[in-house]
Amino acid sequence: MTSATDLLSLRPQDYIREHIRTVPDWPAAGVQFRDITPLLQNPRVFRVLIDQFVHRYFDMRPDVVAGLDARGFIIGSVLAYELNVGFVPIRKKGKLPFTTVEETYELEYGSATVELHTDAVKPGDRVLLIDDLIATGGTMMAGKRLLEKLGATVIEGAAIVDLPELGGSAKLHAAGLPLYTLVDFEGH
Ligand SMILES: O=P(O)(O)OC[C@H]1O[C@H](OP(=O)(O)OP(=O)(O)O)[C@H](O)[C@@H]1O
Ligand SMILES: Nc1ncnc2[nH]cnc12
Repeated sequence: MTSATDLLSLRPQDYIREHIRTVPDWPAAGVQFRDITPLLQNPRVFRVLIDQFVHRYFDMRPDVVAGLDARGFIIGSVLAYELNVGFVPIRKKGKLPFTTVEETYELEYGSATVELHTDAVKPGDRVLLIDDLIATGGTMMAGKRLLEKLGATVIEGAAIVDLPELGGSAKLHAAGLPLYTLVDFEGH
């Protein structure tokens, strides 16, 4: 781990990467789980992380930040607060109380359905869509589709981690979604 003085000589992305823990074979054999909890636990690196996104999005001025369940809520809500815009949650099925639109998609392990309240965004809203990690890209693609169903435009997808070998970021690019990610990891 890096001391406060070493931080001065590290790129923010490298400092962030140092605080992501890899847990092998979780939740299934062959998966290298990239755990962001050490990053959130350390107030200095958490601030460096949020500042990366604030610097990126301050001038792009999204109307809304949409966060993907569940780890996208942690960074997305702090970022929305810093940008002085609203936050909307895209939740796993069965959690949202009002009327919703929904999308079903495949995960790296399993499948899932996500929902969004029908009044979460307005037609024409410019939305920043955020999560902690892009693997197969299924979750972020489902989020993009939900927002577009309600007439919003996703100006960019953002995440801390990209796993490029799983093909998600390439798929999202091919679908016309610009992406901003901070750290790549090899493999699953
Ligand atoms: O690019 P994909 O293949 O769709 O995978 C990425 C998604 O998987 C993880 O969430 P998970 O579904 O494990 O839920 P959690 O945040 O509730 O742990 C991660 O936080 C992303 O949301
Ligand atoms: N390898 C991985 N680490 C953390 N979250 C994930 N979500 C999907 N794949 C993941």
